[in-house]
Amino acid sequence: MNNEVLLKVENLSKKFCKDLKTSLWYGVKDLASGLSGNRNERELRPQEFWAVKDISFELRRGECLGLIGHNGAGKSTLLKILNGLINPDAGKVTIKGRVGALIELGAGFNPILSGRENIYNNGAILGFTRKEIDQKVEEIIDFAEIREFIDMPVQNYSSGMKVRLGFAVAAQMEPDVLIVDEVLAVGDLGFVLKCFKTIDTILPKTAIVFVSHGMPMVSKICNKIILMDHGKAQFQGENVGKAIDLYYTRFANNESNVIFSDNSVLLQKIELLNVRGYISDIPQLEWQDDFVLLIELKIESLIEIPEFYIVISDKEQRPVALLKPNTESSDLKIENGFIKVEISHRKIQLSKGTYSINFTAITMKSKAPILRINNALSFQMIYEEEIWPPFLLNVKFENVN
Ligand SMILES: Nc1ncnc2c1ncn2[C@@H]1O[C@H](COP(=O)(O)OP(=O)(O)OP(=O)(O)O)[C@@H](O)[C@H]1O
Repeated sequence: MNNEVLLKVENLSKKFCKDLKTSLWYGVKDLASGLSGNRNERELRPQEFWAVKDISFELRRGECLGLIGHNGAGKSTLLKILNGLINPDAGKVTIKGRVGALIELGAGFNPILSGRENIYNNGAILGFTRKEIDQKVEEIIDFAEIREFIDMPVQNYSSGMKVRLGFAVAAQMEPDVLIVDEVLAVGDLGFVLKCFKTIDTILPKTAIVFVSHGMPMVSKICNKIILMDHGKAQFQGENVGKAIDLYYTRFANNESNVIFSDNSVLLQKIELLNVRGYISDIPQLEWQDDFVLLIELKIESLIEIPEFYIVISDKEQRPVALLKPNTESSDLKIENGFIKVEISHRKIQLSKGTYSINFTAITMKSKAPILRINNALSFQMIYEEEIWPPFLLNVKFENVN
C-alpha cells in the first residue's frame, strides 16, 4: 500500500506553436485529419516546438519529485498536463487517487465566487461530498488565515491571499498526488514556512511534484529530480545534488561587474593562489585548503591605503562570509604606484559549490567608497560528498566521562 505507484508518466510530449494564426490553422487541419484517423503527433511543423518532450517517470507514495530548469523549460506545461488542464500530443499519464494542485495564481478558482464558495467548488471537483467539505472548511479557512475575507469574491484577493487559499484547499483535502508550482513563493515568509511544514507532514501519505527555482528548498524536500531543458529531461534521477549542480552551471558566469569607481585606483589583478586546477576558467579549491587571494591595485590618485572588504557569496548571490577587513595597523604599503596585497585564510571550510567574490575598497578614515566590484572572481570548492549548508566544519568527537 505504501509503495504503490500513484503517478505514472510515459513518454509525455506537448508541442506548441509560436504563431497564433498558424496555430489556429493547424488546429483546423488536426481536427480534420483526426477525424480521418491520420495524426502525425510526433512531428513538428513550421513554427512548432516541443514544450515537453518524451518525459517519463514514476512516483510512489512518500516520494517528492523536483522539477527544475530555466524559464520556459516546460515545467508548468508538464504540471498542467498532469493536472488535466491541457492534453498532451503524445504519451500517457496514469494517476491513482485524488490530485491536489496549486499551479497558477487563482487557477481553479471562480473569480466571482467568494473564497468559501470556491472551497466547496474545489472540494466537489476533488470528489468530496458537501458534508465532508463542511467538516474541512473551517480547517481550510484557519490554515489560509484569511477568515476575515473568506466571503469576499476571489477576484478581489491579493496574490498572496489567492495562494493561501489555493494551498490550503490543495493540502487540506488529503490528496494522494499533490502538484505545487512556483506560485508558493508569492506567499509571505510565514506562510511559505507553514506550507513547507505541511508538505513535510503530508509527504509520507502523498506523492508530490514540486516546481521551483529555489534550489535550497528543492534539495531539502525532493528525493527525485528532473532537470528540464527545452522540454527534455537533461538529467533525471535520485541524485538531486548533481541536478542542482548542472542547473547552476548553466548560469555560472565569469563576468565581473564594476558597481562603483571613483577612478583613484584600478583593479589590475585578482587571483586565487594555491589552487588545485580550473574548470572552464574557474579556479578550484578543495575543502580545508588555504584560501589565498592576491589583489593588485594600480594607483591613479590615491594617497593612503584603503580598507578592503571581501565578501564571499554563494551561487544564489547570498553572502556567506565576510573576510575581516584590514586596519591601519595592517602594515600595507603603496609601492611603485601599486598596492599588492595577499589576503589569506587558513583551511577554508566552505562546502562544495561555486562561490563569487565581491570586492570593495573604501578610504580608511572617512569610509568613502573607492571601488566596488561584484563577482570580481568566481571559484569552486570541491569535496567528494554532497553537502548543502554553506559550511562543512571540521569537528572532533570525544567520549566524555
Ligand atoms: N498556451 C501556450 N501556447 C504557446 N506556447 C506556450 C503555451 N504555454 C506555454 N507555452 C510555451 O511553452 C514553453 C514552456 O513554458 P512553461 O510555462 O512550461 O515553462 P516553465 O519551465 O514553467 O517556465 P518558468 O520557469 O518561466 O515558469 C515556453 O516557451 C512557453 O512560451
